Formats: sequence, C-alpha cells, structure tokens
Amino acid sequence: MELIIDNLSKTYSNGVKALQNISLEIPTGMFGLLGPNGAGKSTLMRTIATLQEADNGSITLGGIDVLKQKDELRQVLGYLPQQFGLYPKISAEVLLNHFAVLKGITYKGERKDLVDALLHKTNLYEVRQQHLKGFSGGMKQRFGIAQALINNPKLLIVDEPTAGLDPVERNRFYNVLSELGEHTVVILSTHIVDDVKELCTNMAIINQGKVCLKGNPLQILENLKDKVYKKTIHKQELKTYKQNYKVISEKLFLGKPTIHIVSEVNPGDGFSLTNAALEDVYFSEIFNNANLKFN
Ligand SMILES: Nc1ncnc2c1ncn2[C@@H]1O[C@H](COP(=O)(O)OP(=O)(O)OP(=O)(O)O)[C@@H](O)[C@H]1O
Repeated sequence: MELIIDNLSKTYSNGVKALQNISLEIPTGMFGLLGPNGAGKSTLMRTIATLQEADNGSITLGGIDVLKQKDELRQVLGYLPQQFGLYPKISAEVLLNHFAVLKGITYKGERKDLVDALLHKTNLYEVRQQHLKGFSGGMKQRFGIAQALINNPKLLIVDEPTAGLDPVERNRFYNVLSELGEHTVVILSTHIVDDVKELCTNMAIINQGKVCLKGNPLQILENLKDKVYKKTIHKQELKTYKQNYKVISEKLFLGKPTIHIVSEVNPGDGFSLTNAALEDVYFSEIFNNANLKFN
C-alpha cells in the first residue's frame, strides 16, 4: 500500500499559496512531515483526509483516487486532527463505544472487544471510566488515536499530535504510535524535529508550500557525516562567520552561542567535528536555504 501525491497545489482565496506542486510517495510505515508554522502541513493533511479540495494534482492510495472517491477513502482512513473537541462529562470507554457505533460496529460483543483492545493499546484502560474533562493533554491525544483506529485504518493521519505535551506524555504518545506503522501508512505532521527522529522511517520537510527535502532520515544524516563542524563564538562575531562559512544553525549551549557549519574539509579556525543531527538538516532548510541537496 502506498500513498502517492502528485503535483498537488492549493491557493486560498486570499492568495496564499499553501501547497505548490507537492509530490510525495509515502509507503507503509511512519512518515514524518516536518515544517514550521504556516508551511502547509494542515492544508495537505486535510486535503488527503478529503476535508478540503485541491486546485490541481492527484492523490492515490492503492487503487483509490482520493480526490474523487471520497467515501472509499473515508472507510480506510483514521484521522487525528490538530484540534478536536471531546464531550467532557462522559467516560473514555463510553465515548469510544459511541464512536464505534457511529462507525458501524453493530454487534455489542465485537464492539466491547474492540473498545477494550483500543483502550489497552493506547494505555488508557486503567482510566477508562474517568470523565474526559479530567484527562491530561497526552491522555486526550491518546484517546484521539484510539478513536482514529476504530475502523482499523489503512491510512492514519496525525496532525501535530505532540504540540503542548510534556516530555513524559510525548514519550507515551510515541510508544503508542510506534506500534502502528507495520501495516498502515501513518503520516505524522509536526514542527518538532524529535518526533520525526524518534519515529519515522521516511520524511519530508515542507516550507512555504513546497517540498524542500525528502528521504530516509538516516540516509539524510549519512550524507552530512563528517561534514558538520561546531564552534562556540561571541554573539557579535556571528555576522562574520555567516559571511565566511555555511552556517546551518546557531544555538545557545550553556548560555553561549554555538554555531554549526557544513564544510567538505576541516575548516580549522577552532572548529571541531560534530555529529550531524536532524535539527541541522531542518534548520538549514528552513532558515538558511542552504540548498543542501542530499538526494
Ligand atoms: N482557510 C484558509 N484561508 C486562507 N488562508 C489559509 C487558510 N488556512 C490556512 N491558510 C494559510 O495557508 C498557509 C498554510 O497553512 P497551514 O495551516 O496549512 O500550515 P501548517 O503547516 O499546518 O501550520 P501550523 O503548524 O501553524 O498549523 C498559512 O499561510 C495559513 O495562514
């Protein structure tokens, strides 16, 4: 099963070009769609989820023409939107059961087994009788995954699921997601580099509606191996370093500015070789347009 997006474009009525000729091939497994706020991630997710129209282009999932066969796609789709409301005064178990009824699981016994299995899978079984209003952000997101899995989807879309979660909650969420990629196309849209690093076998970075980089995170990092150097500098030197080197990131480390540069040869000048991180790739694409073409 593969999701193929070909030349997809969308311009909103206010003139914003949210998607510009997006082409991606997304196989079974976890796919990370990384990009800053406003990059076009949600527009792309909503279009794949048949919730809005594109201007041009096509999307297919196996034999389904997604933009035309919306009902067929919806039967095999699980979707966790960026924001979703939950009935506050109802327990997780009752609401999940209710969603299962809405999704056409009519036999009570089958429904109970499914609801129990999903509550276990998302680590919510122990709290299944608690009202949702008492759930933490992470518990709500895991409930969101549980409801998205009711129809055993072939395509699961998860839009910025870890925004606002603390590291412990994020970890729990990762654990739930990581089990899903084996038989499902899972698209995880996020602006958090760690989400992709931890979970995804394939990824793309989009910015201003365009794909700037796509590939396998390990392969992308391998291409930067032995080419990233770091140095701690004074703030006022930054401009000069940017003129002389391909600076791909600037971060504070223990309160001091540390820059990462890309260089084919050892630049000397007090730089030391460092392990390339996915952040380096991301920052270079988003902030510096370094045009590092890795694939
Ligand atoms: N309904 C709309 N009408 C007009 N412009 C829109 C609409 N929805 C989104 N946009 C604009 O399209 C661009 C892409 O937005 P989108 O929400 O797809 O990005 P995103 O990557 O999901 O961002 P975020 O991480 O902030 O959710 C932004 O410039 C946004 O302001």
